[in-house]
Amino acid sequence: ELFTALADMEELLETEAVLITNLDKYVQAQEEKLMQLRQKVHEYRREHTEAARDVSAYLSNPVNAFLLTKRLTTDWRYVENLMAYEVGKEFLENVTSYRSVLKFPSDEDLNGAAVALMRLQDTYNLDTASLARGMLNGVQYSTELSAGDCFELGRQSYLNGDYYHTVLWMREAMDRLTSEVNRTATKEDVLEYLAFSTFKQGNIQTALSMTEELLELVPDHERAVSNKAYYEKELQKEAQQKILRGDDGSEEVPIDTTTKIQKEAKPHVYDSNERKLYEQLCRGEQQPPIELRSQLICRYTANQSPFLRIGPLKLEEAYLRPYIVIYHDVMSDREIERIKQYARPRFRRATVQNYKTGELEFANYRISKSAWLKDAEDEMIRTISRRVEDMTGLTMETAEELQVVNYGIGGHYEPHFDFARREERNAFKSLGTGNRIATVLFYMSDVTQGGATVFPALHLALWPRKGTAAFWFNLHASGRGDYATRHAACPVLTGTKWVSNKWIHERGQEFRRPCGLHLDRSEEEF
Ligand SMILES: O=C(O)CCC(=O)C(=O)O
Ligand SMILES: [Fe+2]
Repeated sequence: ELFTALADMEELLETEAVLITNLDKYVQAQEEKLMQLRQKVHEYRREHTEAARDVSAYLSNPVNAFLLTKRLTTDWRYVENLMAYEVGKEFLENVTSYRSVLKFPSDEDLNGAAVALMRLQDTYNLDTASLARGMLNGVQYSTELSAGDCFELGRQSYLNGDYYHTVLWMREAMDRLTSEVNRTATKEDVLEYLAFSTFKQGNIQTALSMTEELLELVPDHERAVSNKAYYEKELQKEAQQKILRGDDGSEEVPIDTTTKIQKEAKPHVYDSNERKLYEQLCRGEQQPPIELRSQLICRYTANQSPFLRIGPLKLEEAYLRPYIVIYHDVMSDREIERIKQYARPRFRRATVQNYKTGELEFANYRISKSAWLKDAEDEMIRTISRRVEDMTGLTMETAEELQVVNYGIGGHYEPHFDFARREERNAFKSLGTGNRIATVLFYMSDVTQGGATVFPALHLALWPRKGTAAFWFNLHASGRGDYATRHAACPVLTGTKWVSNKWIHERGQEFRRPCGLHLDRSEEEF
């Protein structure tokens, strides 16, 4: 699960540095050996040429006779030994021992990193060819990908049963192959995946022609031979069904792979309208209507806290109903560094609660690493809690510990509510603290590209800025969940994203945020 946080990925670079040094030493040892052998070739050849010029004259000299004999006995033994000697063995052994001491990514990490890339591709509308060229929004984003790299991305998608991305990346691999001098993949391998995934996408005709192309390259390719027969049979079946249905075939439109693929685009895990809004918000293409934005203000606030009277906080309104605000400069760089330091060694992949079983589990819709920090651990953590109390006017007696989160490549958290809904109520039952009444979300880093917190229902995106914090109530005054607070963390496109959550609970807030006597108008809508 290294791919889930950038903090862990840094260690992989250290691993790589060690491997490179070791490989370099191994190559040097090999070169040394080859150089010695080459030297011997020269020596032998020189003497041999000399002898060949006049064999009898050469051998009539007793010194030469002795030298020839010596060359083929003791000298040759040395050469033989040198040839047989496996140099650099220790470096080879190092490689094995590194496995247990250094951090290595697993196959799951490779898969996770590939999936993350696809997620970025989908969310930010990145086209495959540009991404493969290492371009993003017209600027160089990364190294160019080889056909082999694209092939691997396709293969990983294939392993996940994601034929949509398999086709995209295998096609790209094919395109890249044509211009590669030192080929990093074979046309046969690419065609095999491409044909099968195209078939899985429902396009049998194209799958068949791709398979035929493959058979031209490798006529006795076993799987291709049987697939071809299978596709032909399927096509025949289709044609027969058409006749039975009375289609005369004249309306038959050749199926274009691209349109087919478009239609089968990514599986919809939730409401497609929300998904669309979510992605648009992530790309910065949506914002609340001007009528709302024109009402928003910035102000200093002391929140009736005597302490804040001396140093009021800078508050920026982001939305009115529900009321969502941003506090500026509420966490210093020093505090941020300290919190990161505490969190790093304790990072675990973030989990979500299965509301049926109550179990905590991993989910692809939440990819990050997180750690919990207790007030009791450090004066600084306590200070942060007190600051949250001042910012919100709510008691921290029943709040959760500070949750520190780091998102890696493509790290994200899809739309969710922070509060527990009726069916999830047992989530907090044992605590006796009630539901999560409010959220304070501290941004502990800037994010170069991507990583916004978005509220699809509100058309609102909050862009991370180091040292700021967002605050909103998850519950109406009645205690019912405010469904308009549904929000998400967009995938990180470039850079890294650090946040920390302080979830505040209902108990203890009775006099600080009294229950409403009536339902809000907006509550009735849900
Ligand atoms: O990281 C973000 O922007 C939001 C995180 C979030 O919503 C959560 O952890 O519940
Ligand atoms: Fe959240």
